[in-house]
Amino acid sequence: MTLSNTIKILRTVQQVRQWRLQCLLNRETVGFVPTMGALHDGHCSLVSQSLKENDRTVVSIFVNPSQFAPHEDLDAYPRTVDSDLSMLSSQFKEKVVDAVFIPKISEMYPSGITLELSKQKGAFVTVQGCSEQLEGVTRPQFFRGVATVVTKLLNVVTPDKIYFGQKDAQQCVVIKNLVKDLLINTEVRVMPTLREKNGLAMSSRNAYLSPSTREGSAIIYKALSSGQQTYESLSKGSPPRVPSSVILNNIRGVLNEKKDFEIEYIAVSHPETLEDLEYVEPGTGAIVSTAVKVPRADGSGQARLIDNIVLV
Ligand SMILES: Nc1ncnc2c1ncn2[C@@H]1O[C@H](COP(=O)(O)OP(=O)(O)OP(=O)(O)O)[C@@H](O)[C@H]1O
Ligand SMILES: CC(C)(CO)[C@@H](O)C(=O)[O-]
Ligand code: BAL
Repeated sequence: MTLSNTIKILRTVQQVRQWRLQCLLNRETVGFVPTMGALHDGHCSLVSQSLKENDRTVVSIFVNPSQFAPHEDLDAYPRTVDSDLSMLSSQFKEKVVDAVFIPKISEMYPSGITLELSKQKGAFVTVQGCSEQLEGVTRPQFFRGVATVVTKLLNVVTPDKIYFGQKDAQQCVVIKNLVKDLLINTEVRVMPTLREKNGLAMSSRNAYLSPSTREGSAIIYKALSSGQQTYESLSKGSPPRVPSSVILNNIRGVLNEKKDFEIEYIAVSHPETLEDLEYVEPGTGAIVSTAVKVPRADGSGQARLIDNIVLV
């Protein structure tokens, strides 16, 4: 099926394989942007980059159940396929997206799926060390679910390049390690985080927020930026290494201004292994990431926002 006579809508693994084979026969390179839909300008920046760097671009829209714990927002996660498709068919000027893969759960998990981690059947991929860290602590199924679905998608699409956003920095590290360790023949491209005017990282989950919480959530990037400034000034000293505790306290101090926000974690991690760092020094640098829970507009609890900055 095609949309506006341009974008091919692919629903099955077999359809993607046929499309991919045709690209190969035409000697066309393929860029791939995996998403969970509810597209915004952040996603579009990945698509633009893929359009620039490849002959063909395919986007997937799949809300992957295995990366959500039973108590998380799988059911509430925004699903806006129609507007996603019109965005993909109208947004780009010089070149258009060639195909969108929108599989059903049964297509991606042919042996079925159980959300409870301990009961999961079928093949699941884990990435060494990651499950004990950061997002893996508070969302123990997250790294495993992402690693599994991205491996499946890579097996289906076999892209020359695959695109991710720096906003999900830990996910990017997991996927880079996965591609390296499983000897997958693709290039992982990580694109900068697109932000609202106030600095808030664009995210599909921002749809859960009231206008005033959206405004207030700008404090997350403000806090991370303050940590970055602290690092930049202290790392000019001798020795140039900066205790992570100083950076963390600085960020925590700014975030604490918002009494109705709950800090889930702030971490200073090694940029390649995600291990906790006691000190940060120029050269190795660090990823400083945070997850903050903020009130949802509908009063049904909290939305979880993540963001990060990279220290060099
Ligand atoms: N603000 C952004 N800038 C750049 N890339 C982004 C941004 N937001 C998301 N992405 C990237 O888009 C891809 C698909 O992400 P996803 O569909 O989960 O959207 P999301 O906005 O991150 O949603 P969520 O609310 O789940 O965090 C991921 O690689 C993600 O890092
Ligand atoms: C990479 C991904 C599409 C896997 O479901 C998801 O985690 C996301 O959108 O960041
Ligand atoms: N973009 C991250 C997907 C998730 O939070 O599950």
